[in-house]
Amino acid sequence: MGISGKPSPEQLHSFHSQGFLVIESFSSPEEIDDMRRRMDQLLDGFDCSTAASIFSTKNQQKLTDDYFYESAEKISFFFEEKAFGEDGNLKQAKQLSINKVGHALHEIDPVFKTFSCSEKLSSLMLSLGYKGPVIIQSMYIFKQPGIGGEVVPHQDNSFLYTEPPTCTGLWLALEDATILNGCLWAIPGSHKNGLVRRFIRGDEGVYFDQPSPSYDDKDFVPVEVKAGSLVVLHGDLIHQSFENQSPKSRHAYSLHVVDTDGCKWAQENWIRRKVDPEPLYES
Ligand SMILES: O=C(O)CCC(=O)C(=O)O
Ligand SMILES: [Fe+2]
Repeated sequence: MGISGKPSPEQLHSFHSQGFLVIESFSSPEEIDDMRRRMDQLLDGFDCSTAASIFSTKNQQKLTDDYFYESAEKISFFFEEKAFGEDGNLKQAKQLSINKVGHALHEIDPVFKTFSCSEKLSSLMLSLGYKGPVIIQSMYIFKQPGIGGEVVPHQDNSFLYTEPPTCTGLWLALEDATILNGCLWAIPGSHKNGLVRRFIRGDEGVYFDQPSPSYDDKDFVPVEVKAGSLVVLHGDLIHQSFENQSPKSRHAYSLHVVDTDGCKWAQENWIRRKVDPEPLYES
């Protein structure tokens, strides 16, 4: 893997057969440090009390729904479910309570934008056959020590649907991800079986149009990677991660890309942009 971001024919072949690909050393230690330090600053500037009140159980669903919808074009903070005590207060510092920050870091924040719009990332999307790729969302995921919540088995195309489906996940490890601290797990080849359900934004909130199929734990393989590795995930790949019960965090920066050429963004998706995102390139 050179600086160009262009995968080898063997890597592309593996991606198409497995539904995911690990590109080692995609990011330099300096690039990772820049993003981690920037997130520290964003957290310092985050006023926890306002957001915490939105998520306290006494509040109405509508507030949390709106906070979520509006995050599509903002830098918003979401808490770990287990961050709060019985009294509704945070059990630990805000730095150890946030589940993720999203969903427009790539657009608004200069440091995250530099990585997200880098040549190597565009070059990767070009190799995957994208004609007018847009980053439709970004997430800084913390997987906090002890309380980092599980992410149940899913396909990214369920959440970011285009007709036909075109989503690819780009998951950059900002720390080593291991079985102990809650790495990704995937079912190799599962992207070949199609999309099983969609996540719909309705008048009363969001919902899935079908129940989840049940999956067999033994079909999943762990995707343990070093910091700096990029995991490329096919939009139909079944993947998940378990709760982080270890004392080590597992930070990651995750981007989701869809095409704008030859496909249509679905109106029922949770993201309804006021301003259309700019494609990384058009070809
Ligand atoms: O980081 C995780 O645990 C899950 C992330 C994920 O599902 C994604 O980025 O598509
Ligand atoms: Fe995902």
